[in-house]
Amino acid sequence: MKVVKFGGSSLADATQFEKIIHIIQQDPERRAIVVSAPGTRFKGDIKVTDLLIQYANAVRNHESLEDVQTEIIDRYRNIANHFAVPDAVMEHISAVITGLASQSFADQDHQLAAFKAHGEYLNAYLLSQILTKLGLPTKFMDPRTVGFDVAGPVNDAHVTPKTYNHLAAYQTSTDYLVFPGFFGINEADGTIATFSRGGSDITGSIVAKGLHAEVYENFTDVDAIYSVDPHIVPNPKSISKMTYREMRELSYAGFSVFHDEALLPAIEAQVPINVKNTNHPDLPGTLIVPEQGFKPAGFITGVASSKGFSALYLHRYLLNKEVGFTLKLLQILYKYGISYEHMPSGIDDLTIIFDNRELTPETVQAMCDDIRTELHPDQLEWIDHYAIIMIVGEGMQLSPNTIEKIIRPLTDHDINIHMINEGASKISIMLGTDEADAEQSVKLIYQHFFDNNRIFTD
Ligand SMILES: Nc1ncnc2c1ncn2[C@@H]1O[C@H](COP(=O)(O)OP(=O)(O)O)[C@@H](O)[C@H]1O
Ligand SMILES: N[C@@H](CC(=O)OP(=O)(O)O)C(=O)O
Repeated sequence: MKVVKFGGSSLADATQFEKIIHIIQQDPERRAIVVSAPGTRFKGDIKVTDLLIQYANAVRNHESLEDVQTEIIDRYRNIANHFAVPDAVMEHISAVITGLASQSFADQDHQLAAFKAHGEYLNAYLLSQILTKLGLPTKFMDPRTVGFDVAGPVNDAHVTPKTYNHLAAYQTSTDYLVFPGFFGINEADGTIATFSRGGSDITGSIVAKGLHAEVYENFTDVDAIYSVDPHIVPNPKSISKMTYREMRELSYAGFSVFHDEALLPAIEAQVPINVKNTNHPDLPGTLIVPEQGFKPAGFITGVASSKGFSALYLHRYLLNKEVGFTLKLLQILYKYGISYEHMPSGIDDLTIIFDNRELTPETVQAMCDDIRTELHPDQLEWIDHYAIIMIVGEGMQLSPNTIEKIIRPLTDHDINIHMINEGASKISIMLGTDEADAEQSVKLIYQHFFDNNRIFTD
């Protein structure tokens, strides 16, 4: 069995639905289908998930709801009309969307999760009705009935082991199984939760593991995963094959084409992932595979950048000799409920990199005050607008002078590098730069390694 996941861009309107139905029918192994909510149809269009967030806010603020409800319902209606599904289908979708406004929720987070999750829920329902109308035996895999159990924060949930047992029951099903992506049921109280944004990729991977799929095909709107984000460098080189851990590092650092948390279930079950284009399904796309036996095609596979970080730089002589320094530091972070992303250290220096979403101005101030009074650093510097540049490649393990090759294009252009983190991972090097230099750094590294086919540059 193959699991196929279609992203929002592949389900944006009836024309895209036609394409994905053709893709499903092209290969009898494509039995498990995971769908996102309808995505953008053109530049400036709004994803249904974002409309649902607007809708949730409007309900909370006691604003007028009619326009946003109509806009959401019409996205489904346009698709439903094209396939002439029975009227009852659209009546159900309209009732569910309007009914959300009168439901009560434990708090704002639960309300948001429930509203968002319905984008995927109703799209999966609609697709299963369309496939049924086309004469294909189809099951709508309602997460409540399936037991798609999750735990953790309701807008950033994680799957629980039970879900895999529940999914295993469908392994031999001969029906088309249509799952809503993104959507989970809180194991503790049965309320609705979602994965983090872009999380239908995670659902696809969980379903692939649970059903022991031979491959997880992830259909999107690009021909392949490229060596660099195409928004930064136009027409970049495609990656035909890469390893799970290369993808994990690159998606963490900005390759939004595949969610970084979606790697784990596929890795656990060793299911290969094939990222393909819904608009060109016959192209091979990118295959993401285990490390064993993998032969790198070059020195680096990709370069990514991610903004939205801050860094705390601490200097104190003999820091490396002081027992408990890092422990005390982490206790201060713990006190304010702050997690950190990275913590490279030297003999007298330490940098902690934070995701800005973890911080408020008040917690930063309080945390820095505590560090000053409890740890007495010689120097404490807070750096805003920090970016991470990640250079990734299995081939880097085989090559000497790795750092020098990567740094040279940046130093040649006077780019200020705040931090270099090499060695924690064998296959990646992380640089810290100002946000303002991030894209230029990515372009320079890409040009150095990929332009003129200097993939094994020296
Ligand atoms: N390295 C990369 N290779 C390919 N696409 C990338 C890369 N980095 C970012 N992207 C972006 O990811 C997009 C696909 O992801 P997404 O918008 O989430 O699609 P979907 O709607 O299928 O879920 C592409 O259109 C592209 O703009
Ligand atoms: N619709 C959700 C989940 C998702 O994965 O969407 P997409 O496949 O369009 O990235 C979101 O926008 O976050």
